[in-house]
Amino acid sequence: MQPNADLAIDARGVDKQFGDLFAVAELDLQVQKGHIYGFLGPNGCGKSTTIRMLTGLLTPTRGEISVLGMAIPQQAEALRRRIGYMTQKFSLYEDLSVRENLQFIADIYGLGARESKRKIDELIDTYHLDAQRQQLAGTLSGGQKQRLGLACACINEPELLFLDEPTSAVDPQNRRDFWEQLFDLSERGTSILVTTHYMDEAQRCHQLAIMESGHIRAKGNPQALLEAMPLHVIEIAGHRLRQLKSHLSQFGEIPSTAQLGDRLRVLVDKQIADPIPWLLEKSRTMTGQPTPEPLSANQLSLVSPNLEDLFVSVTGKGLKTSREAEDVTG
Ligand SMILES: Nc1ncnc2c1ncn2[C@@H]1O[C@H](COP(=O)(O)OP(=O)(O)OP(=O)(O)O)[C@@H](O)[C@H]1O
Repeated sequence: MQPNADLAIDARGVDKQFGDLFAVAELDLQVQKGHIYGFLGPNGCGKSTTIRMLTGLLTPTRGEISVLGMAIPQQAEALRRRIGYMTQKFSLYEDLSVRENLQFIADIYGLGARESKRKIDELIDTYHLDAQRQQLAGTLSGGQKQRLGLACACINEPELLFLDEPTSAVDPQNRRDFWEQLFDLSERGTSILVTTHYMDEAQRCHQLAIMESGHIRAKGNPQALLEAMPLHVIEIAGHRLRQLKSHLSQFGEIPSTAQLGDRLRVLVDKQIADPIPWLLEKSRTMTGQPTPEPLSANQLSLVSPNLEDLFVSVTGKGLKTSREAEDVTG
């Protein structure tokens, strides 16, 4: 494959089979340099397997991968010096202090004494770990462990960072601060591939891919993906929402319903041009004890889709009709 200088990652037609299981199938993924690329998908859909192939830790069954212009896995050894990788689990030494963990990684990368001191001091300052400098890593809070994990992943000033669910154990404020740090890195030219289950994090990414059962089902700019979503989103306010949900779930044009407090969020196929009158009509056939009141127009409102709606629609959770993959670049 001819390397493209604008791309940090270029993967084409990549499969990974474990026995009969296609953990990753026909993966095409292009990540622009300097971008934060979000990788979403349900548990077990193949995200970690993809990252392990892109970093050269796993050999694909077929397909071509170029990362920072290098053929992977053939040039994985050279690539490792130019990337950082933070895994889901805290993979640092719990019985070493913050500074010792950083020193250990600096030694692995062969940084000289002066360079490693400069870099460790800078990272401890950037990731607000000064007060914990001598503290054993195993005794850090979730947020502090995560900042240390990122600091360690950045010790070699990587051009490309792989972050596998980096925020799974931290509170909203720490997640927010963490994302600000990712944008600082991105502004300085670092490309980032990050897996997440949080839709607010997905919203922040320059580009997104949503994976399901080893396949990428949608990819592109978050706003463009939302605009191209083939579903209306209607919120219904009222009572007996569980009964209403059960009634509406029988219609093939409604792939998903979910309750949010006193509202029911209903996804309706865009083949239905005018979803509010259509839902009103469907509500008239609702049965039960006591007999439910039909809905009235003032209970229904058409609202903007969010990434959770998109996720539900493309990963097939509750989806009754098959949908083709979307590829919306923007
Ligand atoms: N070494 C392996 N041998 C056999 N099967 C594997 C191996 N590694 C992964 N798998 C399987 O491949 C599939 C994808 O796993 P993977 O860890 O990539 O999912 P994931 O999207 O990262 O999930 P999660 O969000 O839960 O971390 C799963 O069914 C998993 O059991």
